[in-house]
Order: sequence, then C-alpha cells, then structure tokens
Amino acid sequence: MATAGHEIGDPSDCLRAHWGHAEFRSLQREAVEATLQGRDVLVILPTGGGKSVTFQLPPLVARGVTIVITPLLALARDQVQAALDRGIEAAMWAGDTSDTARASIRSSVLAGRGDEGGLRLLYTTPESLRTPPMRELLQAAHEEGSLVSFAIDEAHCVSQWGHDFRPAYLELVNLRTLCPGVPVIAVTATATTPVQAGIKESLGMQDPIVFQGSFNRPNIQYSVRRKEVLGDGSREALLADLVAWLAPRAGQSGVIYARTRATCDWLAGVLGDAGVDASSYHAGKDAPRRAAVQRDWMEGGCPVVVATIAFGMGIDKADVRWVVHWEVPSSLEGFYQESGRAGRDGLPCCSLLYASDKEMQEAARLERGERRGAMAEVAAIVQGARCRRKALLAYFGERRGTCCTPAQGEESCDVCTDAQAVRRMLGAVERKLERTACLAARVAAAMAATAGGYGNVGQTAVVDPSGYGGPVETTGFGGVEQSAAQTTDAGGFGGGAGPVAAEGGVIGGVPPASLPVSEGGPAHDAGAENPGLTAAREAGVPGQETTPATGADLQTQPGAGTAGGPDAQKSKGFCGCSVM
Ligand SMILES: Nc1ncnc2c1ncn2[C@@H]1O[C@H](COP(=O)(O)OP(=O)(O)OP(=O)(O)O)[C@@H](O)[C@H]1O
Repeated sequence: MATAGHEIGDPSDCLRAHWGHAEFRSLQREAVEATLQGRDVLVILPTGGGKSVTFQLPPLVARGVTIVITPLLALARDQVQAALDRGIEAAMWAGDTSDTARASIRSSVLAGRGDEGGLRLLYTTPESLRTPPMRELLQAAHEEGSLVSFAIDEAHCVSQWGHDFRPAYLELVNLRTLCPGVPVIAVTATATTPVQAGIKESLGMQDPIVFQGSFNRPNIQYSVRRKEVLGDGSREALLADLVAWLAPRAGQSGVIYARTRATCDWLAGVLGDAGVDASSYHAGKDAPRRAAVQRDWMEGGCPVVVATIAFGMGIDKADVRWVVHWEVPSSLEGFYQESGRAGRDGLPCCSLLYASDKEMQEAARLERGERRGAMAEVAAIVQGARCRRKALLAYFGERRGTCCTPAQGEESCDVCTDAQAVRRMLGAVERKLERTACLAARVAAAMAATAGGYGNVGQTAVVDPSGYGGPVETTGFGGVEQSAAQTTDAGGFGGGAGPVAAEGGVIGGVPPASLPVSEGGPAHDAGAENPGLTAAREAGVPGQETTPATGADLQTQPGAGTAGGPDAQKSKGFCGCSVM
C-alpha cells in the first residue's frame, strides 16, 4: 500500500511541537516531503546535521508508523527514550521484548493510519526484522495501511557490515516484496560514492532521491601529531604531550579514542594520576558500568571518556569540545564519525590525531576484503602537509579550491595555521625513520653474516620481508612475542623491548600509496583481528565475539610478518644504505 498522499499534519508544526525547532535545517524538509510522497530517499548529512528529524517526522505528519532499523540495541534504546521525551510514541522490538510488550506494540501498530495515539516509531534491528513474528506484523500493518516508511539509520552499516558479518543487513531488500510501495529512507553521515551505490543496491531502492549536504564541519580544528618525534617517542613522552594539550581544556567535555580496551583502561588511569578526570568505556565493561560512565559524561560529572569505538554512535551531546585519537583510526570514515562527535552545537572544537607510521603499517597489515586500502587513505592525510580539511573533504568527493577559510567561519587546521611547522615535523619523522631503518638493517645484516642466513626464528635475525610493521628484531632484543603483542597491545608504542625492537616496526617512511595490504598470508589472517568484527564486538552486536590475535598466534605462524629471506629484503630496499 503506497503512502503517497496521506499527509495529515503540517511538517513545520510537528517540528515545533515535538523538537521545539523554529525552522528546518538544510535538506530536512525536502527529505521529509519526498518520503511523504512515497519516494525512496538517501540522506547524507554530516554528524550532528539533524538526520533524525528526516525519518522521525514523516510518521507524525502522516499519523502512521515508521519502522526504524538501527545497528545497535543500545542506540535504539536511547533513541526510543529521546523520542518518548519529545512526546512521540515510540517502542523497541528486539529479541528480549516480552510477549506482553509485543502484543501492545502489535495493537498500536495495527490501529491504522490516522489513529491519534498510535505508535509512530518502532525501532528494531536487521536481525529481529527477519523473525516470523515481526514479518507477520509488518505484513498485517501493511495491509492496514499503517506503514509510513522504513528508515535505515547509520545506513553505511549496510555495505560495511552486511557483506562482512551481519548478513541480516543484506536481507533488508526483502522488505520491498513484503511491503511493496512503502518508501525506504536511508540516512548516514558517511557515504562515499561506492558506499552510496552499495546502500542503494542492498536496499533495493527505486530511483531514490539523494539529499547530500556538505561533509564540511567548519567548527572543527583538525591537527595531527606524529608520535615518532614527540619527545623521545616513549609512551611517557606521548602522555606528557597529551596532558599538556589537555591542560588549557580542563573541565571541557571530550573523548579520547583508543584501539583496545586495555589502552582505554590504562590511559584513563594514568590521566587520573596526572589530574585529568577521565573514565574508561568499552565493550568489556558490563552494561550498568557503561551506562554509568555515559550518564556521568553526558551530565558533565566526568568530562573525559577514554573509549574504543563502542562509544559514541548515536550519542547526542552538543558541547563536546574536543576529540583525540590516541591511535590512528581504522579508516577515514571512522575518523570523520568519531571526530565529528565534537562541536555538535556548532561552536569551535578540536580534533587531535596522534599517529605513527608503525601503527599505520600494523593496522594496514590486518586489513582484509573491502577494507583493504583504508589505512593508505588515512596515511595520505597523516603523512602529508596538505590542508587537513581539504584532504578530508576530497576523500568524500568534495573538491574545493580553498583551504581552511577563517573568514567564512572555518577553524584553521594545523597545516593552514603553520605549514612550516608541519613540514618540520614530517622532516623530523623522515630522518628518524631513516636512522631507524639503517640501524635495523645493519643489525640484521650483521646477525645474518654471523649466523649464515635470515628467517631462522629464535636463533638469528627475524626480518619482515614485507618491510611493513613486522619489527626487525633479533634474539636478545626482545623476541617475537614482543612484536606479536604490538599488533594488539595496549599502547602501540612498541613496548621498548630493546634498542632495535623499540622502533623496529618502522622501516622507512612509507609513501601513502605504497602502504601495504595484508601481507601476512592466511596463517596470519587467521589469527589477526577483523576490524569489522572488532567493531561489532566493541559495539555490542550480539554473537560477534571473536578471539583476538595473540602473541602465540603470530609467533607460531610462518609468514606472519616475521620470517623472510634475503631476496625479499633486497627487493624492498629498506633505506638508502647498502647492507646486502
Ligand atoms: N531544524 C533544526 N533546528 C535546530 N536544531 C536541530 C534541527 N534539527 C536537528 N537539530 C539538533 O541537531 C542535533 C543533531 O541532530 P541529530 O541527532 O538528528 O543529528 P544526526 O545527523 O543524527 O547526527 P549523528 O550522525 O551524529 O547521530 C540535535 O541536538 C537536534 O536537536
């Protein structure tokens, strides 16, 4: 049953009555009207751009129900509560929804279009959507004419997760045959052209109207710091740098993103010791603890959260003044989403990214499938001295001639503020990496000459043939356990096993285009973390527990970025010095 022509209320009145907003933001009204006309719609607005209104408002106007499909139950719960707080009838249907609650939802949904007190928003997950009771409800609701639209929130998950580990996302296309004529509205803050195409195809969207705002977040000041040249590069030096950066921001609300749970716990602890009030948040903590941390942060009790990517999706806190990436993010989409949690109120805010070549190389080595190449894109921004804003926008397909333009209200990135300083930093990184590579290569060559060959793990030298991230280590300088631990460890700083091991993962400044994809081979892959699964586990997606790579996994596998031969080493040519 088509929904076109069922407008009852006035969109502006609904916006005022339920949100208290006087006017629509850019593209909101257009998206609402297109949905009400029965068109499929893809909304791409930046983080904090006001996407929720685009799919929450149509059922209010048409007095029917919109089925909202979200990736996370926690996100759905928050949004249901937020909707109820705005006086919008909303409910959630999940695996643990009681029979009584389901019966109540059912009668409310089947009350039909136009019912004053009917349900307006029914939140669910792709997995719940394919269960027989839900399918039966959808069919009945469709026959009653109650369905206004299907909304796919965080729609980039369709293409990012659907093929990876949440096949239920790929079954969303079946809604088109189950409920023909009901429009689909897909919303996301990040969608490159291929991702857009993937969303449209996976959802079976028919001639969709795409409403795409600019990805630019003018109020964010972007900057990058290279770990290799912060003090002596030690963990203490990095911590001191962070603490100094935070000092003038004391009391401001902020988020520090780290890659592992252990890092979150450690960093929150040492920041506390340094007088920074910080809490750790990740999927390893139980739900009440996570809820308490989030609540405390939302209410301003504890201003700083150190978190994995489990924290943030759907959190609507307007006054986050800064976001720090303590370790390099796994993709530019991720970086954009995470840094975009700052400054939703439109006021000036900061994004600070700490990164090293070693981290990027290690992360690249774990990439597989469609994720291959994501780290090279991150590296292109981190390793370059181009306006960060311009580079980030270019990634999303927005070409602009100008760099950060303060005259138009844009915050200046570090490059636009002081390009010379950034170039000096990059030059220092390059020199340091060259020195390290020379030293590593010389030690390896010397060890090989002594023992008569390479690749004999545990006896002589261990040289990563890829030249990427596999620490050049020798017996007596730390051993393979050390290098394996570094791929998943708490700090990603090398662990300081010895003069070579401490910096051994960095073998020359790798130009962005040459950043590797996984070169470890199947044995390595089997033990390595799938970034998608890691994301799912952190995000609390049910049934996505995996066993992280362990030192033993990598240690015992040939081809795990450790053993290699002189030919492989020769072909890569670590640095300018002649060692072979
Ligand atoms: N028309 C409007 N006028 C003023 N404020 C608005 C308007 N629309 C939305 N907002 C506010 O903007 C903020 C962000 O809205 P919303 O949560 O929908 O963003 P979003 O695009 O879903 O962001 P994210 O992708 O980060 O979740 C909210 O505080 C919301 O109340």
